[in-house]
Amino acid sequence: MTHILAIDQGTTSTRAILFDDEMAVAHVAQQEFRQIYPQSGWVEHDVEDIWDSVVAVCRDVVAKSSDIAAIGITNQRETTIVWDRETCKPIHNAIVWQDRRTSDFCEELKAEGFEVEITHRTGLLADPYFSGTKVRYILQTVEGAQDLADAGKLVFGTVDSFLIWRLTGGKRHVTDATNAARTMLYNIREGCWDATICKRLGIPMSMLPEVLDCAADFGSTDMFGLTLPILGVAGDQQAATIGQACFEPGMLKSTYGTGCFALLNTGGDLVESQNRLLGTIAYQLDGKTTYALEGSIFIAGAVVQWLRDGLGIIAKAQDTHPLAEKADPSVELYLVPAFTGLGAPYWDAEARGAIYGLTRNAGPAEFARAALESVGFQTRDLLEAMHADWPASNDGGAEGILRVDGGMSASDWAMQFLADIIGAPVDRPKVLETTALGAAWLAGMRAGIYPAQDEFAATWALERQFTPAMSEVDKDRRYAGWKDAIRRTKS
Ligand SMILES: Nc1ncnc2c1ncn2[C@@H]1O[C@H](COP(=O)(O)OP(=O)(O)O)[C@@H](O)[C@H]1O
Ligand SMILES: O=P(O)(O)OC[C@H](O)CO
Repeated sequence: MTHILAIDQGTTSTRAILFDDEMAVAHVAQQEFRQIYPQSGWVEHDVEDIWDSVVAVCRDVVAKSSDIAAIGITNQRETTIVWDRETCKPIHNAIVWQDRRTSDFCEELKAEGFEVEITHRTGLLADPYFSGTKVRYILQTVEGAQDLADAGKLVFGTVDSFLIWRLTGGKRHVTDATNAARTMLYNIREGCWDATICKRLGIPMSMLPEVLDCAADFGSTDMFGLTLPILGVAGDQQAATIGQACFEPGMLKSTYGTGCFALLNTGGDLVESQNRLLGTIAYQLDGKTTYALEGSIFIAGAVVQWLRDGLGIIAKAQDTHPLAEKADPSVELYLVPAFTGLGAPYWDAEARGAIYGLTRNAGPAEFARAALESVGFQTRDLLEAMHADWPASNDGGAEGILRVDGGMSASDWAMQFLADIIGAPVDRPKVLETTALGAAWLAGMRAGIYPAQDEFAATWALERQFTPAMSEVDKDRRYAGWKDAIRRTKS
């Protein structure tokens, strides 16, 4: 049987998944790796840890099949690696997407009015989240780096790009359009690296990879005893959008992992958000770019981890649901999980978490319920901004249905509250490995063993639909309570 190997290089773990010729999961290997927190607000990965985890999980699943047609790669986005062109050695740890160390420089960019340029060209904001200011930081901080970069001796890549460089033995320095779109250096209107932004940030354009479609020839690797072509690449949230078959304008998916990332397909139109959402590339196939509006929330499933590891009121994530069910309906707690600031649509890096409405009756059950509710409220914030930015999303192709995936979408309680508070159906698919499936489909389609886009979309299957059951009055009152909590939390 022919397989496709999907590599999903995420923020906390790396997974390799073999999909069979029916696009079903055949084998999975997963390895967590170290998170490095050098200071408050800083997050790094040792690049060799990432690499070792990729090699280990790939070896594990490749041993299960002698017939693998292609590799698809999907990855944590924005995380920044700079390495030496000759030795392929990174000159600094990877600076992770969550890292806020460049926020002062971002404030400078805003103060000089450069954010307008950034948004117009890249769809993004002047925020430390994206790769551009992280590259600049590495060049300015590592001794001699700027000179080496100016002399063409250093290269930059997001994680996909670095993995491909290593997998192909340094033969290819490439990325795909979705990963390029998250660097803050890529002009998503024109489809090229942006000379004006690179100049302002002091980043020589010789450092940047060639940008390809999501399904393309990214080179091949002999590392696992077979010659395997790499034929698909997409950033993880875009891969999930593909895996969820959100191919029509108006279709919307939201992935609930550590954070939550909602992407709304806006077709061939790049919508410049008036509500602090991001304009980005959903996918690029056959040279045609499809855009998306994205809302990024930094804390979703991580609030459940906090209940477990910080408060110790649950033993495992699944315990949240039964605990939340026991909560006293008369106690209305609002938990704003701004542990690392607030993401879209507030973008308040200085805000910190808060809880409102405590009474003597508030205990573990009420905290668990408030934690799950916070994810629904934050999603509604994103959807309100999306509707305001792109009114077509009110009556889009999917009639306002939200497709969900990611670890936290396993919580029936959280998904029902989500449907209630957004007042729209929430669809959970049978296949929850949508991120890896998206990468596998890109590679398998390019290899000619998986179906074309329409046929692939028709294979999407519903596991359960959650329909809104909360009264309008309750919904409005609860959401007003949340907005009030946000107002009080903002810095
Ligand atoms: N049944 C559940 N109820 C609530 N949260 C859950 C449940 N299962 C997993 N989670 C949360 O989902 C997250 C893991 O999802 P995953 O998609 O693996 O994330 P990531 O790719 O960001 O590591 C964790 O933060 C965990 O707390
Ligand atoms: O690795 P994840 O699933 O936490 O996703 C991270 C996102 O790509 C960050 O933008």
